[in-house]
Amino acid sequence: MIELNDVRFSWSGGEPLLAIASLQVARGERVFMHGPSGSGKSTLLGLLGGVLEPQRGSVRIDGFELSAVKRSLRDRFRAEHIGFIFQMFNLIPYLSVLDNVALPARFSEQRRKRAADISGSLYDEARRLLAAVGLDPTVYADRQATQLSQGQQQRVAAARALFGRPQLIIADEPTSSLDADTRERFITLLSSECRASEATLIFVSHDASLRSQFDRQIALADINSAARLETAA
Ligand SMILES: Nc1ncnc2c1ncn2[C@@H]1O[C@H](COP(=O)(O)OP(=O)(O)OP(=O)(O)O)[C@@H](O)[C@H]1O
Repeated sequence: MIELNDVRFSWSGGEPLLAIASLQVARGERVFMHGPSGSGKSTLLGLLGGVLEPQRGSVRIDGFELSAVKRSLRDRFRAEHIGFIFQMFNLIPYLSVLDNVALPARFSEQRRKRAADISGSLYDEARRLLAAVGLDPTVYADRQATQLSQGQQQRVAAARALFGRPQLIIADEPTSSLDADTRERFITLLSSECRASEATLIFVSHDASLRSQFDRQIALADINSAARLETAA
């Protein structure tokens, strides 16, 4: 599902941040990725999601060469195939909670169809996902996203990422604002949704207690030789 070859990335004018000779993640695999703050985890997720472009190398998602196409095509590909839970949630403040969850339907025909197939209608699927992340739709569906607490907004962002069952879910610290109980339910939901659609999950977190719930752990330092080059220099 994910194949990186000889990828190099640095922020403009800076030292190389990422140098990844090879990374492969299978379809349906659930990966826990960790590393110290500032080591480049979010940057790597940006490359996987086509938000960022490497200066060198190849980023291939489900056979599609993301790194070889222009930004508009990468954006289109992301909308169709990737559910992204950003660290800062990125909810649309003037839309209701329900419209935020169903937002992928506006940009992706495939996700719109799949969501309707699962629950009968787009809003029924958005309500199902809200309930699944522990937000009662009869209470929260019509509220504005910004009227929710940080933890509640994080769960809305997760429901949106799962909407229409994309093939790849990328989650950047998705449990940082959740209490222990909600965190457990959240991981269970992510796993069951991924299994239902054979989706691949890349989950970045500092919370080591979650590691055992994933198929594989990756320490960024083990795949990133830029960090070793910098230490050696
Ligand atoms: N938009 C940007 N422009 C320039 N430099 C950036 C930008 N975003 C991140 N960086 C730099 O890239 C490095 C890695 O940042 P990144 O956010 O990828 O790390 P991280 O491992 O996800 O950290 P954390 O665990 O704290 O979220 C940092 O030195 C950061 O300052």
